[in-house]
Amino acid sequence: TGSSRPQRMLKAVQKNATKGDPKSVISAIDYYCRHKEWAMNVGDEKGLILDSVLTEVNPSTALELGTYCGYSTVRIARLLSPGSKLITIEFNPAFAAVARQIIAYAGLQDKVTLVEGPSGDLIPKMKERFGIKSFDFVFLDHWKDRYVPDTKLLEDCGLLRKGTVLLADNVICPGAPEYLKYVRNSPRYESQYYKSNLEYTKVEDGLEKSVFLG
Ligand SMILES: Cc1ncnc2c1ncn2[C@@H]1O[C@H](/C=C/CNC(=O)c2cc(-c3ccc(F)cc3)cc(O)c2O)C[C@H]1O
Ligand SMILES: [Mg+2]
Repeated sequence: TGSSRPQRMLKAVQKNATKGDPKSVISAIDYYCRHKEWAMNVGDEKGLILDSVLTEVNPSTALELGTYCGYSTVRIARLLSPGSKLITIEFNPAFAAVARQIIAYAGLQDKVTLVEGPSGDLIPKMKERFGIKSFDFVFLDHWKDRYVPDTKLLEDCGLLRKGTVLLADNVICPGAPEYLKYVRNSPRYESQYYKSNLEYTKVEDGLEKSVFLG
């Protein structure tokens, strides 16, 4: 059996990036996915929006739903202040294994806790397992039909506080229509759409930023 796309992405990082240099890991993945083989990373264009929202929020505790190969994990973790933590959830063991290696190659393993399992099972365990009081920032990039149930679960578990910022990828393509309805119609969120393009393409996509009002 041959290699998988995530394994080929990891090889491209090991070949073209510099160990301990997150920027070079990000560039190596973007180059590979733009010129060799498309993959569902948030990418360089939407990545700049992610970077700017992150810099604005400067979270002490951040959560990512859907690690995949760890591209956005590296993008987020590289911008965290010393002592800040990112927890990322991934239920596919093969993806998690590649992500761990990409995160380690970037030298960011001390800032990131990758937890393997379904978000629906793990979110209710965040407080007891990781001593999380609440998250300052949440990046949603997993199955699009899980965005609403997991947002409601984060609310119900008391993991959102007044001012927590949720940033959701792919609200246009593949689309998360129920999520857009939920955060845009709820009095508990102040939402804003950042128009962009689907990673490595000219197709429209965007990120939705929603501030929890408590
Ligand atoms: C519930 C749950 N718990 C833990 N991990 C979960 C989970 N649901 C998915 N995951 C993990 O996140 C990752 C899944 C992400 C889903 N993302 C996507 O399906 C996705 C798809 C596209 C896309 C766009 C146009 C096209 F023509 C084709 C594809 C683009 C993207 O940026 C995406 O994030 C991997 C999976 O194992
Ligand atoms: Mg995505």
